Amino acid sequence: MIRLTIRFLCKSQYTTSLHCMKLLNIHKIEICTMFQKDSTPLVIAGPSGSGKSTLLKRLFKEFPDKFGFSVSHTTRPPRFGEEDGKHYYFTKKEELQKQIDNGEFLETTSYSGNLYGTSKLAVENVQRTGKICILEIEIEGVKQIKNSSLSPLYIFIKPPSINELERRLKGRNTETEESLLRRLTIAKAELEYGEQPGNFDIVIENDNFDKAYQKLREFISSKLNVNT
Ligand SMILES: Nc1ncnc2c1ncn2[C@@H]1O[C@H](COP(=O)(O)OP(=O)(O)OP(=O)(O)O)[C@@H](O)[C@H]1O
Repeated sequence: MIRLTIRFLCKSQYTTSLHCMKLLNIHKIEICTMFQKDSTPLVIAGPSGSGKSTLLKRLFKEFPDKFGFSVSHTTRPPRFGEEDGKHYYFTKKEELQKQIDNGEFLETTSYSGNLYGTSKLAVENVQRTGKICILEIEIEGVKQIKNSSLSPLYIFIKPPSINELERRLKGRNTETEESLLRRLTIAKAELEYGEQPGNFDIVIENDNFDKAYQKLREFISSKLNVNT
């Protein structure tokens, strides 16, 4: 007997393969499934300054082998220290537009005259390593993902209040008066969308950091087949 070992990325791939084998009348192949873990990706969104990066940094630190970020594409030039393929795929505008038109992207967004986006391949690259793919994206991206083939879990991180969000953004020392104002204005619309029932699988208020992190950790381990 031929023993064939196939590693499937997800259960739907396995089901499709079984169906194809039935159609081809192949019966004598023993399939050893290797669902190592649930490969459902995680989408994390929330207003700028709500604490997404800080929470994810802690998650990656605690579980370095379980999660991986999808590498986004951008048309903006690299900043000092940024590596192509690690921080972003730095791509020419025409090339990126062509890939988007070819349907290779799950979500795209335009910011300050540059295009950004998550390709299907970027997510698959993480899944291929056996890790759970995390997409940290804007609300507009969330809406596009909902119309894509990806079936992730949606996590919304919200600040305790707009005033506290402003305090944190100021404390981060990354914003000009103008960018701060823009982020706070966008935050209000994002909160409205995030808090609307059904838009996210969980809404985590990041008031006390440790408590918010525990909620995130518990949600992931309860929904996915990973022991966090
Ligand atoms: N629970 C908390 N209490 C107080 N400060 C916090 C808390 N969580 C995060 N912060 C601080 O708030 C600031 C914003 O957090 P962070 O950079 O993680 O936000 P973000 O959502 O990733 O923002 P962006 O989308 O702009 O990257 C940081 O300086 C961080 O240290």
